[in-house]
Amino acid sequence: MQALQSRAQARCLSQTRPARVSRQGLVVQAKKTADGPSIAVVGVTGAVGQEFLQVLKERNFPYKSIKLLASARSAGKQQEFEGETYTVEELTENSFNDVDIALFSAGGSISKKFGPVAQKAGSIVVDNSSAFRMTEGVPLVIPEVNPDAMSHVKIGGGGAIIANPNCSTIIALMAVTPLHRLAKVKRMIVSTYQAASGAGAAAMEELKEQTRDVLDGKEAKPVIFPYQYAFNLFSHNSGMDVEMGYNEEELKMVKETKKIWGTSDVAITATCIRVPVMRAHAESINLEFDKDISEADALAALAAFPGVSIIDDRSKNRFPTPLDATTRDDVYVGRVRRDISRSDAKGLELFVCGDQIKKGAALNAVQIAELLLK
Ligand SMILES: NC(=O)C1=CN([C@@H]2O[C@H](COP(=O)(O)OP(=O)(O)OC[C@H]3O[C@@H](n4cnc5c(N)ncnc54)[C@H](OP(=O)(O)O)[C@@H]3O)[C@@H](O)[C@H]2O)C=CC1
Ligand SMILES: N[C@@H](CC(=O)OP(=O)(O)O)C(=O)O
Repeated sequence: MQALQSRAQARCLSQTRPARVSRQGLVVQAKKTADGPSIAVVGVTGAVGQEFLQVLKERNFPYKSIKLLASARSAGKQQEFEGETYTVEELTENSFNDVDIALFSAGGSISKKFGPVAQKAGSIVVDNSSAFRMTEGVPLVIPEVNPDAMSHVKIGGGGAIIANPNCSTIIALMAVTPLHRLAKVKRMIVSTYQAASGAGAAAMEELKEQTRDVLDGKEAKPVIFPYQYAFNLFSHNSGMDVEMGYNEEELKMVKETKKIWGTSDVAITATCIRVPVMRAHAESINLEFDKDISEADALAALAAFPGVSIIDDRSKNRFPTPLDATTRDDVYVGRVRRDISRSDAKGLELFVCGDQIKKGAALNAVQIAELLLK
């Protein structure tokens, strides 16, 4: 009975947290102000770059000026932001003079080439790619989880690179960290169901086109992925370590979690799968703790954690779905239950959904930029 009451309380707590999502009509303007930092968005024409602009608006992010950068293909395109029309510029070595914060999302090779250029010019790079995540000295940050990792980086204190973790890692750790603070996680087994957006704007288009084609009785034409995507699913498309049998996405989850938590004393394995969903990832997570943990305590810790909402109604079989998370800031957690394969109370199962482009990428990066303003 006590557990049931706590489940209800936990749900209630999460529902009363104020929303800050503008698509629902709350905050709609960033703040252009002479006191703000000058910012640049690298890869602005991409799925994540466009979301950066949306999130900057939604969060009322203060800025003095904004520079929009992409490849030569996009140079000259017009982009509206906050009622002003900007011209997209080609990214070059000279793009970062007078830029305080550079938000990068143009892929790892562009980050590797231009991240150090921006850093040398004095910019603080918040990098969405995997280029520098495991580099020693580069903070890898989820603001709700390990903000202290970047406390030495300050605007005006010289250039720096801060890495945004992998989207699947961010979404998992938003749910697992509050539990890890209750009882240490000894082992984590993750299975992901990853959306098209993780492979970029072109993959999202491929999912739409193939769905239309298949419904029209035509053959699906795979371009981005090697398999038919509509009405199908397959192992994650990142590179495979043939020797180990793990793909890069799975290995990122393992390595990045250890760096973010600052421990190697946790056993992690993952299976990452691409599913025909547009933009929110789902993850099934099995956890083993170093001591007993009750469902009620787990739910209360999750409900109290900023950026987490609970959808967990067993009687209605109502749990998080990717569509619940789509375009939302929060990571949604449900199916919080004892692992019945164990005879003790040291195991829990969870199901988690988070918007891949939002908390998995642009929102987390803008939250990192917000920490720089404090
Ligand atoms: N942290 C995370 O979890 C996530 C990170 N990412 C990272 O963000 C990157 C972008 O993802 P996404 O937006 O989905 O990809 P898209 O394919 O939708 O967009 C790619 C962007 O990069 C730009 N670009 C490509 N080549 C160059 C170049 N030579 N010079 C300058 N700009 C270039 C493109 O510009 P143009 O239109 O001109 O070609 C476009 O703006 C990913 O490769 C990944 O590294 C993505 C998702 C999640
Ligand atoms: N994790 C993304 C791909 C991605 O962009 O990953 P990373 O930021 O680690 O390169 C996906 O869903 O496929």
